[in-house]
Amino acid sequence: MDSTSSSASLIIPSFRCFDATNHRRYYSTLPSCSPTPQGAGGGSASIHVMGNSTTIADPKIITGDCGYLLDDVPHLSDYIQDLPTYSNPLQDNPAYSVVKQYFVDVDDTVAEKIVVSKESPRGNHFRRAGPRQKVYFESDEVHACIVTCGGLCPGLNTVIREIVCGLYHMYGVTGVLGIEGGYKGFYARNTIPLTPKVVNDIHKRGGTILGTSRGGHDTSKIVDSIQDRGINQVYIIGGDGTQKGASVIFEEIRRRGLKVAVVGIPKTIDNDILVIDKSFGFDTAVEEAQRAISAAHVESESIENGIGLVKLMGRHSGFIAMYATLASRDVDCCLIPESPFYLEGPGGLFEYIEKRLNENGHMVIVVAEGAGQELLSGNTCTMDNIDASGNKQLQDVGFWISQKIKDHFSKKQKLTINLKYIDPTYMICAVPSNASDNVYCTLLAHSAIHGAMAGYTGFTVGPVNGKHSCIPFQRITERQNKVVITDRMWARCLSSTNQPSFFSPKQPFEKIGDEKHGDNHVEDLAIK
Ligand SMILES: Nc1ncnc2c1ncn2[C@@H]1O[C@H](COP(=O)(O)OP(=O)(O)OP(=O)(O)O)[C@@H](O)[C@H]1O
Ligand SMILES: O=P(O)(O)OC[C@H]1O[C@](O)(CO)[C@@H](O)[C@@H]1O
Ligand SMILES: [Mg+2]
Repeated sequence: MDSTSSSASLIIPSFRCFDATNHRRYYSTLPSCSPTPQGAGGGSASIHVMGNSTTIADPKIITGDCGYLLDDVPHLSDYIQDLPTYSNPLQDNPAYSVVKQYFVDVDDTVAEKIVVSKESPRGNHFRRAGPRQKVYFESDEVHACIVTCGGLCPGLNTVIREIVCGLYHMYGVTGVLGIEGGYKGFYARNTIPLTPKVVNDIHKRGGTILGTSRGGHDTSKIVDSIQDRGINQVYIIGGDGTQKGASVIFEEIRRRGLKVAVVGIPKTIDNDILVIDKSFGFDTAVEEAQRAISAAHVESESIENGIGLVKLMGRHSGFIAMYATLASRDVDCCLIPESPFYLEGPGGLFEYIEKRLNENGHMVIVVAEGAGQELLSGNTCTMDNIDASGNKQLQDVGFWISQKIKDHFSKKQKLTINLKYIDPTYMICAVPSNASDNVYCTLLAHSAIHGAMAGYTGFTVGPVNGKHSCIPFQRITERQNKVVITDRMWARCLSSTNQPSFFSPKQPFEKIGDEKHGDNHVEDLAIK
């Protein structure tokens, strides 16, 4: 055992303050308000027992010079006293012995915004992911589990594989359990022992070998199961809903004072998770979408007045549709949830279709599943259903728009159109990840493992400006990431398709940006 004390992970001695403007607690290097004894950052680690209901931990914000802020992640030593530390076994690992400076300095942080000017404050930072010299778990003490929740996404199996293999090869950990069937699997299903042998080939398959589900998040039952099984590292792979679920599991574990690290690995084919550069499987999804778009293009150009219509994923965020459109260059119109459109009249979709068919003889339309839902909900057949997780179930915009286009042009006898509708949604979710996503999944898994071994908890891993970081759950779950339609990427997309902006005279341009992005509007206008 190493003699390092539990407070060694603290980078700056800090004092707890309350910022009434931002309604956030933060830790200051300057004793500008009376220091209050506390665990998270002050080093006076004690178990926080917050009554019977789980309360949300205050964000750990550490301030520094020139407007520097660290949006720090919780640590087991924040609420458990006198935790022993150990030397990282990686230092004796021959594979890593060639690396000059393998361990990440505890002071290393990653800037959230890297485009700055002379006068800019240093701004917000996240703790850099990576192996630490000191770890808070001995190899044979670790009893980890992995769970996958929400919809499918390419790369799930790769992340599972790399957590199992990474724990084994880097830290000598052999106790890893797979939880079957998502969150409810913690209390309603069996577990699967996971070894490097069991997971060896799984990255070549789509889906998740553990199975997944929506709904069934019963925090007490899940934490009871974690406690009963003696699990002390929980790796949770899933989207925005899953990360919210992970956050409440962490809060309950903290409330019970358990030495259990809870780590999220962000999974979302829609790329709707905040802060991180992009989610795993996204590149694979965009690549797979090209096949559907190419098919739509071939179909449409092979017939007079052919229209190829492709529906892609994206409930609330149109990233796949936008990137697939930009990558393809065969698309004449891209419709996403963030950018309202209308069908009839001057500047509407029907007018544009007629123009394109007259000019080109064919066209391709890509529509994200969440696009135009406000138009569909004006329909008499509105369904206000939700799935088991509480996500609103959307109507099929692809089918609806196909019908509308067909009806419109059948009334206009001078133009006979031929429309082919392709919906590759589940094919894209179910394919195995491509090479670059596989490497990305490996890094995510390693970042998660290093963070948990170092005693960090309550965080999600992911690249921020290319550097893997540990991001507190609160930042990830604040809201969903969306395409900013006042941003340059959407402008690039519009300029590649030449489609109209569909801004109606009643809805001025600035208004749309404001409505969609609220407080972040000004910030999001920054060049990306
Ligand atoms: N606010 C929440 N609190 C606790 N658990 C939640 C919350 N939101 C969702 N969950 C749980 O997280 C799991 C996955 O949620 P959901 O079905 O929304 O998928 P997701 O993780 O957002 O993935 P995706 O939408 O990308 O498929 C479900 O088991 C659900 O019960
Ligand atoms: O498999 P389900 O429950 O139909 O969910 C599919 C949905 O999940 C997502 O893949 C992620 O939110 C959406 O793009 C898609 O609509
Ligand atoms: Mg989701």
